[in-house]
Amino acid sequence: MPFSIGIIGLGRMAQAILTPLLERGDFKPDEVLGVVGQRSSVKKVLGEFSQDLSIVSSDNPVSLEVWNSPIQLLAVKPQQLNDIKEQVSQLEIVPDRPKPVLISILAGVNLKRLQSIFPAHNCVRAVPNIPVIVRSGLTGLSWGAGVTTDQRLSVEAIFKPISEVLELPEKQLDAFLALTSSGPAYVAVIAEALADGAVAAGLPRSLANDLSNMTLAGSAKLLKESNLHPGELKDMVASPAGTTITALRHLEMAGIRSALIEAVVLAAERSRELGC
Ligand SMILES: NC(=O)C1=CN([C@@H]2O[C@H](COP(=O)(O)OP(=O)(O)OC[C@H]3O[C@@H](n4cnc5c(N)ncnc54)[C@H](OP(=O)(O)O)[C@@H]3O)[C@@H](O)[C@H]2O)C=CC1
Ligand SMILES: O=C(O)[C@@H]1CCC=N1
Repeated sequence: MPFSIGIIGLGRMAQAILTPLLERGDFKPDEVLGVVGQRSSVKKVLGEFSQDLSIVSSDNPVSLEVWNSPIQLLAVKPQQLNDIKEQVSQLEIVPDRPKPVLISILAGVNLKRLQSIFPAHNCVRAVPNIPVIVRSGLTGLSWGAGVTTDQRLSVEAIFKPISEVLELPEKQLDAFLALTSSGPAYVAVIAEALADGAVAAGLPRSLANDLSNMTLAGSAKLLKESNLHPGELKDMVASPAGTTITALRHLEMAGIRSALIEAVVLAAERSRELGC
């Protein structure tokens, strides 16, 4: 029996997707085959899971089994795609075999390139983000040609329990990734810096960290649930000659808006570059 899902590249992001699915029982441990690049990673990755999974390195002949799974999750770095291409080009194409679905989460790599490397697969691009770990992620999906209705349902069944799923035109995926997939890192930098400020102003470290996280979470919840424009929320907090407007003057002088705008634009450009 083939494994129900084969994961090519069981690194940080694939683990973040798989762990909650195993916890929920969406896949049983014996239905999953994960492949990593190095032999030394096998034990380390196994240690990340409480269940006993089949995990092998790419030089183990068992790794070829991933290509027999009906669902395959491709989660190597874009720079590692050529190694996979080499491996796939040596596989025997079985005539009349239904095409498996290949879900690629690789930044930037477009469907045209995927379909040229995987002619015997139906390909989907998925752009998830790391809050899938706490089932609060976002995933953008673009379907390639030939994906069947059952395959669409299987792909959605992977991402919907752990994230909000949006179907997007493929040309929007790099910008989507630059905001939502890279975004948790921007937020983490802001969270850390705000806590540093509170420590500088006299709060103990652990309290400052907690308060920073809670301020970000509460503000995001308010923006989302109230439909307030961000500018309105800012104005609600900034009273004349008050503390907030004093702080905002400094943020504007330091160029916070253009720094964030350029960060997202550069990440989208880098995504397109990585895909080539
Ligand atoms: N991290 C994130 O927040 C997001 C990442 N992505 C995308 O997800 C992909 C993975 O990123 P991430 O999980 O962070 O990266 P990692 O480096 O953590 O994971 C890459 C995995 O691929 C394995 N690997 C390398 N070469 C091969 C090979 N030839 N065959 C099989 N497996 C191999 C690595 O094994 P080993 O370590 O042994 O080399 C590792 O397990 C990237 O393409 C990225 O663009 C998309 C959205 C968000
Ligand atoms: O930085 C990266 O390459 C990955 C892609 C999206 C988020 N992290």
